[in-house]
Amino acid sequence: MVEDEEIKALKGIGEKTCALFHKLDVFTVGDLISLYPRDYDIYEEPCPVSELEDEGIYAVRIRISSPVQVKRVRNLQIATATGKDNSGNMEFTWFNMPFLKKTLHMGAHFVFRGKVVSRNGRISMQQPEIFTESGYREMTGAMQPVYPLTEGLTNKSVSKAVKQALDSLETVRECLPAAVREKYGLCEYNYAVRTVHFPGDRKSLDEARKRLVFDEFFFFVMALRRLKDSKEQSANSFRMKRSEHAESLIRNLPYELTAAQKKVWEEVKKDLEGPKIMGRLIQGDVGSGKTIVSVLALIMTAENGCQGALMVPTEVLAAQHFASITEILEKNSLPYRAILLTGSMTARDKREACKEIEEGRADIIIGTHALIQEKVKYSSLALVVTDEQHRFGVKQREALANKGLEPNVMVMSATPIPRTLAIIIYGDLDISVIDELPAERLPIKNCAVGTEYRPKAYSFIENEVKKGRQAYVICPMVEESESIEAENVTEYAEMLKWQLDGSIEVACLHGKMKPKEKNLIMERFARNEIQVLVSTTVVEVGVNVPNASVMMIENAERFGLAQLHQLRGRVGRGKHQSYCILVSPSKSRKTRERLEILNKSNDGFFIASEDLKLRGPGDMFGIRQSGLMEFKIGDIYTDAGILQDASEMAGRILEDDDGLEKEENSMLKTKLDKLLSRDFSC
Ligand SMILES: Nc1ncnc2c1ncn2[C@@H]1O[C@H](COP(=O)(O)OP(=O)(O)OP(=O)(O)O)[C@@H](O)[C@H]1O
Repeated sequence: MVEDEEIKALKGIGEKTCALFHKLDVFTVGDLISLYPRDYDIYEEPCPVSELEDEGIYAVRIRISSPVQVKRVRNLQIATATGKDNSGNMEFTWFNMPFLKKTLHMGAHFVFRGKVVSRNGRISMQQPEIFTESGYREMTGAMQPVYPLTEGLTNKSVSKAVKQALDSLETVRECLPAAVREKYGLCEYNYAVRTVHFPGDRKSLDEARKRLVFDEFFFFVMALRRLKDSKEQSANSFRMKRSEHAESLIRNLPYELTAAQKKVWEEVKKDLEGPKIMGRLIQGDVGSGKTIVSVLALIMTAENGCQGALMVPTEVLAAQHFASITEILEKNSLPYRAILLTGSMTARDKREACKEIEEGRADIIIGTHALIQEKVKYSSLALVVTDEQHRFGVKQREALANKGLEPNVMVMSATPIPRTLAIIIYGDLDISVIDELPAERLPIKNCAVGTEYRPKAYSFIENEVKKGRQAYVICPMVEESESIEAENVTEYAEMLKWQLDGSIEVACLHGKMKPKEKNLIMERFARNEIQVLVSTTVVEVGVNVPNASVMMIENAERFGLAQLHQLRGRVGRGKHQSYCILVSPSKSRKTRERLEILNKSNDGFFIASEDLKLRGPGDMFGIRQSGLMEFKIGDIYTDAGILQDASEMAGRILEDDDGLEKEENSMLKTKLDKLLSRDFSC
């Protein structure tokens, strides 16, 4: 079997399972083996009861100290037992396993393994796995892979499929030259892939992971260099003139641009007027005011008789930008036409929009991926503004190039990374940084609290609404099930309606809703017809309702710090004092420490670096950063050292053999070409 074969070729993978794997972007056997575990379940040595921490997964060696009791509650049979070791007592519960009464005898020794709950001095475990002492001894040290899943696909079935794929796969030829492997202490590729799925111990896992992270970064950097090289020759065929309308808009804004915004705008203008095509990243913390810079560029483009497109990741954002840009154009009597183009529009509306684009009647086009679909023909596309998630869509750039288009590109990012890393990660782009927030902003006030604080939080929200403000409540994500997530949000909203004053309009927003419904809710929230929005992380990126002043996040411990920072960035976007309430039932020290970082600071940079200190280099078991800068296995923060090495190596190889023509680089070339022919994205 070879890597390109479809997963259908594996035994036991029929149409249905195949479709589930497709949801995880797994189409070929090669994709399957690069579906790396997101964690490992480690069967560690049993821990004394007195040292157990809330919410941790532990094994305990226990002597049963009371006979198993079985109670019936509705259609559930609940078996409970108590046990102890030299350091303390604890309780155990199992559901629908009444037969345990016959096996867990008083005085007998067992090892139980599961998640610990510690409440008011009582320690318990629900549904722990049960082992005999010798049985557990055999398991100790084993690391079971935990895979990213989707509804309907179990960890066991993924693990089985991966095992089968690894067993039947032909050995892949090593693509890194031996000298490179030696210099950076990298193990062999086939060994690394096998080990990362089924590691013998932590040491070999670290070794395997290092190799795969290196590969991922290395090819990423190589691909970037290619992009950069191909662009460097490109002349700017749309050299623009100064824009009177952009300048008059700046004068008429209800606020003054910050010094940082002015500086970045100067840089963008210079690019658009210059001889080379623009490729520029605009980096700035949440709420720093990146959007207005892109709007100025779009207006400059329009004034120069060309079209500009703003491509965003969600329909909600597209609708929001469309509304605000239309308002700016109208208020300032600017003679340009903005239109919206998204996947969920009716065929008729889409057709009409495409016609306007083709005939050059639309100057500013705002939308989602639909913007670069084949059917859309631009009359003079000179600028594309996009976000970092889409920037490496080589296919997307190709799609544009195939239409004979080579526009200026502006990429917006709120990911805080140090300059040395940014230069590597955004290797194909010039970088501008908006490094200050508008002066009128008051720092957000934060608190990290337990669930018992909820009633106080609700009355706080009520008070804010009375003052005319609005609030977001974010419900926890349910990784594998959008439907459960939707249910949670709906139930929470119902409960809140009950808790809050009847005059307050509460609504919910989740991923299962149709784009039209979502847009409607967001529009009503923006107009303050809805005061409290209960939502999943749909609102995470870019949503802008400056009147909102409270962000309450349930189960905050389940989110990455960068993601929490993004979510919190939805408030504090205007002149009102804003608040962020992080709610978590967890008493674990680690969780508290993490949330405390957010509590202390509103600075994305500081948060990312503190998070790193807490996790430590190479700590892949921590919660990863948000989905913004996500690689399959590498983490730009914790693996920064490997990223530097991979970048240095890529530079050296290309310096010596820029076309990768040499024999020792032939495997590299093949792999790189293959990656580039697919939609290579991070
Ligand atoms: N110089 C400024 N002074 C006051 N308010 C500003 C200034 N620049 C932008 N704003 C306002 O700040 C809010 C946030 O700006 P914007 O939406 O551009 O943030 P952003 O950088 O795109 O953030 P995010 O990454 O969170 O999307 C908007 O309501 C915008 O009108």
